[in-house]
Amino acid sequence: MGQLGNIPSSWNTDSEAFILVSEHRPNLGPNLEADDIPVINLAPFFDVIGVEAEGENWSAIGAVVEHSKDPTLRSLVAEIGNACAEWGFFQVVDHKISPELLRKVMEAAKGFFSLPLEEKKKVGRSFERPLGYNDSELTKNARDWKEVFDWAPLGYYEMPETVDSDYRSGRYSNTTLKSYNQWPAMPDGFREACETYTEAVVHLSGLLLGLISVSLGLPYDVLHHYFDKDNTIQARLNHYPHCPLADLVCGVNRHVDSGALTVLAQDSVGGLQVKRKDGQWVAVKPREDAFVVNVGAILQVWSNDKYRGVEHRVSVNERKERFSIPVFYDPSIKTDVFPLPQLLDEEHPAQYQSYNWGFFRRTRNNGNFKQLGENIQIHHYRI
Ligand SMILES: O=C(O)CCC(=O)C(=O)O
Ligand SMILES: [Fe+2]
Repeated sequence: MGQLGNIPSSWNTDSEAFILVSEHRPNLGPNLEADDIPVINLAPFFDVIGVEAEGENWSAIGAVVEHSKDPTLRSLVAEIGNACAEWGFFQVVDHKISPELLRKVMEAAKGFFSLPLEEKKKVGRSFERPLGYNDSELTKNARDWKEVFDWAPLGYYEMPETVDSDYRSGRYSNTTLKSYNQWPAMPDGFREACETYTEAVVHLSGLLLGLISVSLGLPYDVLHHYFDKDNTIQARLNHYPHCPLADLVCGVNRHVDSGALTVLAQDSVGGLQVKRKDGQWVAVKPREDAFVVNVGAILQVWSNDKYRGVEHRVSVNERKERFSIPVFYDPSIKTDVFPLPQLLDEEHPAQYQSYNWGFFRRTRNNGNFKQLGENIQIHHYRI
């Protein structure tokens, strides 16, 4: 592979590591279908809740939503429920997040990733410091054609200090480790752009979580207590450089997000693909005015399989680089994750045993499952 602009210089020597076996390659040409992922307009929701939307009084917002008879709000809730059950993915428009915030954080991402590798590595991620820059992430044991910058809106990411190596024991230490954000000195305004952006998207995620709860027939604010303090929300800048091997590699190999919800912004290049219920891969049409929302594994468990964490992946482009910014809306490490009892009855018995989210995250990070050839997954807890 020759030297190409804006590709991390370390990649030139190990291009083999990125190449996927043929069945997992993303550019399936005619087999890739056009997008029909639901696009949901949030205007009826904001119209009904008015100024409450700006605050985080989830129970006050809930009271308005649950009592509203507005038919457009009711159909919006039904659309969200259908999208979570049928697709595990949807896009939202009219979300009230200013395009200016997105423009600034996209600029910050471009500025940061175009710095020399040595500069980016000054805020490099490591096992001990899991937030910062990384250019060698693996998904399902294959190298992703991407570089990332991770931060936690809370300022740090917390995990149990130790976990038992046998996942069946579920044992973990009461003591925790906190890893703090690492901010680069360049480009100017980088930290502020990132922090202002995540403040807005984390708020939107909270609003969406409530709508999803209502779509399950539950109170609006039934899940927020898992996120309000000590959450593990994490944000990421993804840079997918243009790629001379675009047909052979993935920007991110197929995976299901392990947390509760993901809310993602992307530029206009496109590349995100979602596995439809019938097994067909479908390309998500990029919309700069929309956020892509997807159900993670935790929401699948909470909903007792009513909603599905769906596999997705990212293809890369021969000529164009791409940027995306997911916010992984994930709960406190203290959260024990189990099917919500309100959704269970004789016909709908629990499909999962309870597991602790801190234990799960730490086990995933430790790579304890490598000997089994896979990461820890919710199916290990299936009853
Ligand atoms: O870049 C994208 O569109 C998706 C990224 C993704 O799936 C992830 O980071 O988990
Ligand atoms: Fe993902």
